[in-house]
Amino acid sequence: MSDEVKYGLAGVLADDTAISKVVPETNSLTYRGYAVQDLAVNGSFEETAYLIWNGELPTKAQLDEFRAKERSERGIPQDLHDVIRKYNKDAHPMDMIRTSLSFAGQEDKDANVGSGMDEGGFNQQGLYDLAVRMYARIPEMVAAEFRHREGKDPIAPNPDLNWSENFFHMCFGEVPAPEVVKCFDVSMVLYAEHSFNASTFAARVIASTTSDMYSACVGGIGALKGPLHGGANEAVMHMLKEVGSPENAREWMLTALKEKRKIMGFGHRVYRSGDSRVPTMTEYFKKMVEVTGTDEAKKYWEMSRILDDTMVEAKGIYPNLDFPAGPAYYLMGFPIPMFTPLFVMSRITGWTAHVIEQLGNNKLIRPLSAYTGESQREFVPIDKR
Ligand SMILES: CC(=O)SCCNC(=O)CCNC(=O)[C@H](O)C(C)(C)COP(=O)(O)OP(=O)(O)OC[C@H]1O[C@@H](n2cnc3c(N)ncnc32)[C@H](O)[C@@H]1OP(=O)(O)O
Ligand SMILES: O=C([O-])CC(=O)C(=O)O
Repeated sequence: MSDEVKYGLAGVLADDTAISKVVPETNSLTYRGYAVQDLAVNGSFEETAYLIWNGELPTKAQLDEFRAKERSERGIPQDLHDVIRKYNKDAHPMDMIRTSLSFAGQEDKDANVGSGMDEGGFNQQGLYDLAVRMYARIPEMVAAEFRHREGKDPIAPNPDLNWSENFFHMCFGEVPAPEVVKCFDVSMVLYAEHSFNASTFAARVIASTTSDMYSACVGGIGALKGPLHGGANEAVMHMLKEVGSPENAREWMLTALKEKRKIMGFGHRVYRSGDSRVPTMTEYFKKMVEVTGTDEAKKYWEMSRILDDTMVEAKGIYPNLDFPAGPAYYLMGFPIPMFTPLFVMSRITGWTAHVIEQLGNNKLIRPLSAYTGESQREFVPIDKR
């Protein structure tokens, strides 16, 4: 260990950004200056996506134009459907979406726009167009992969439906009650962007070599898969299932802490006294419990309250966004391994905005390391070893 190293880059300011601001002291998060809670409750994911890329909220006319642009980009190529049909049904959905986005990149004639492989150099409009294409098509990839795992044919997008409604339609062939769509839409707003988190940083590192936007986002998916990052929303649901009942919850938590287990959905590198997004997502998880109205839903709600209270009381560690989002997705009817791909569908907005920001003022990201290996020594020929 070296005193000079900031392990995990904790506390290191790696670059500046104008996209979002996380203030741990006040548990606040703003996208382009707007409080995320406000955007989630009073706005929509479509408006939020526009804001993240364009820096301003859209007027009615701008939003109409943006929605039309997104809808015109829907429709993944038949080649990609053919590839999805070949996926191993037991593969993790994150491996599927990583592969689909990568495949889409090699098919897309515009994939290198704005990268170092493009003679035109930095091209903000071209990169924005690519970002909107990914935002429009990733939900269709996720839905087609879901239906493939279920042994069902894909459902074509419906241009009469908004982004969130269309996703439900492509997964289940119907759009649920408006309260359910709103809860999903809120989760998409809350997951969209979070400064230099691990997956965004991974995407920026890739972009900093002036590689293409698809490569950066495929790298982002790889980083998001891990349970210390996006994969935690799945792990939370597995935990709730393991806990089993509200009666077990307190004891389960205390035992897990005694055994020094990592409790999924708790803790955060930046927030130390609560994640800005949790109160809003918890409110909408509760709404999902009410809409569902089943004993099972109530059980997950009660368990989650007890686990939250017990963790805060015992360790002073607070839940992060994955804690309420996981069970909310479960109550919407999504299978657990699909939760992190839902996160991808939202975070593609943040990743691509960061790729554009990085390429617009690029400096290769290449830190130093403190060497701890052997000092230099003589090569020994193989017959003398
Ligand atoms: C959308 C998102 O990506 S949010 C993050 C989602 N990830 C999770 O929910 C996974 C569970 N949480 C964690 O693993 C961590 O809290 C992380 C990775 C998110 C943050 O990690 P770090 O900033 O490195 O915190 P660090 O691991 O140093 O934690 C500080 C202390 O709190 C403890 N701690 C932190 N989180 C947890 C947890 N979830 N369960 C138990 N103990 C925890 C650590 O063991 C450590 O204790 P110690 O000082 O006695 O060793
Ligand atoms: O910021 C982080 O480290 C993780 C996180 O909450 C996110 O990416 O949304």
